[in-house]
Amino acid sequence: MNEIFEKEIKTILKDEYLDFMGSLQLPPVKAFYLNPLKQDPNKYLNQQYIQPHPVVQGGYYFDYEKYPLGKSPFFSCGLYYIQEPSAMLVAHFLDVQEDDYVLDMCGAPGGKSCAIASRLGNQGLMITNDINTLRAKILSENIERFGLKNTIVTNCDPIQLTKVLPEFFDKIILDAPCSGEGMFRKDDQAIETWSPQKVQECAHIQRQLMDAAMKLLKPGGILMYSTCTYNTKENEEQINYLLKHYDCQLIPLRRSHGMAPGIHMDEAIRLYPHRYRGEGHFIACIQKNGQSSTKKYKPMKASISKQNQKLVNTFYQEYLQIPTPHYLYDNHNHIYALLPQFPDLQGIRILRNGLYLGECKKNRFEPSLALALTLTQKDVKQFYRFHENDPEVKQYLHGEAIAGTNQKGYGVIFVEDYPLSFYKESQGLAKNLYPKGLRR
Ligand SMILES: C[S@@+](CC[C@H](N)C(=O)[O-])C[C@H]1O[C@@H](n2cnc3c(N)ncnc32)[C@H](O)[C@@H]1O
Repeated sequence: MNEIFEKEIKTILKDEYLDFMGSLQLPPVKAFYLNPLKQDPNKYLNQQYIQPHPVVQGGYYFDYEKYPLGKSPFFSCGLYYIQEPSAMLVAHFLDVQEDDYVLDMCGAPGGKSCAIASRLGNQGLMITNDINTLRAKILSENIERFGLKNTIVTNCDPIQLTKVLPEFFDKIILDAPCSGEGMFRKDDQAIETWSPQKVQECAHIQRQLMDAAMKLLKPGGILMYSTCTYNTKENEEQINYLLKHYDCQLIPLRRSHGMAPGIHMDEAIRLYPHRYRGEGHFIACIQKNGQSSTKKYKPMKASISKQNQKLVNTFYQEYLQIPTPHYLYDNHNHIYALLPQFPDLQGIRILRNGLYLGECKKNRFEPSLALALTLTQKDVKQFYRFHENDPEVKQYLHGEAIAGTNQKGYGVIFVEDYPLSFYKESQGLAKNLYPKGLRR
């Protein structure tokens, strides 16, 4: 462990220092939260190995040695998101209204975005962004797995967004890139790459992101700032910078279960592994002062060629029991369902524009995994339903075709009540449509 870090954390923790160091020798704890978009998502989970989180609604600790939830088909169905339990508190503390417009500035891999977007209604909007293209793609996959329709995934420097959507958002999450001191127990690399210089570099980026956040936030809007680090330069000093330079105020967060206050900042929360069952985090909630007003903005324009519209309509009529979505967007034959409140994101790199429905090619429409993951058994004309441990589920996830019952065309594989993927059946064989990159 770096000596400078040890000295700094000793100054912060005083007589709790040894307890803290001792807690770093224990194994990390793991947790997940349920997807509120799925019906009764707890029903098929093994209650023996899960334990409700004391404050996060739908959050659970779990024994990952005995119950590897990441490998279960229910994970692929988007029934839950596995997230570090202190990180879980960020979304928990954000008071989300169904019609909020929310931005997650540094969203990848998506733990906070999925938690919040799944609590927004279809009148709400989540724009989740990451500057790193590879990470933004993982973010996009997690948004898809969670079956979200109200979410746009972008890949840009959030400073670009300030030009397009000034004072647009009701709520912003800034889960900033940081020196990662709270990850020391979980990740050896975090220990190896830590240095005082890294702290300075992160603090510099955090400042830029905070300035951008204040431009993007509506008057009256809320900014949740968080890091997974302990030093004050990346935490309280950053909040004090905001309070000094912007017309804003700190909103107190309710502490319980070992959550510690910020340093000379009672309103904020510090999470240490020796006090709270999790790794480590800092969380503060800031409100921008002023009166909120409904802003006029240019919506994203729905547009699709007549020919592709016809192909999509035909697919919906033949295989689904739900109407074709109203606002379709055709990006080089890749078809997305927009929501009317989506804003025009002129010049911003978009990875996912709402719900990706599928691709029009060779004069037919091929449905996507994303669409499958939003459907229920009532929504589809044909389906196969399996139990979690049925061999067909394993075969399917592995990329194999499975024996059918002479259905024709597209249907959906369900694991219990939850959609897993489309298949296409002919001559008694349900052909595998599970994307190659996800097979296991
Ligand atoms: C702590 S992680 C975010 C975790 C995420 N909020 C979650 O809950 O899953 C920080 C993220 O910030 C991204 N990042 C780094 N610099 C950034 C910048 N200038 N703008 C936007 N994102 C940035 C990194 O790629 C990384 O994915």
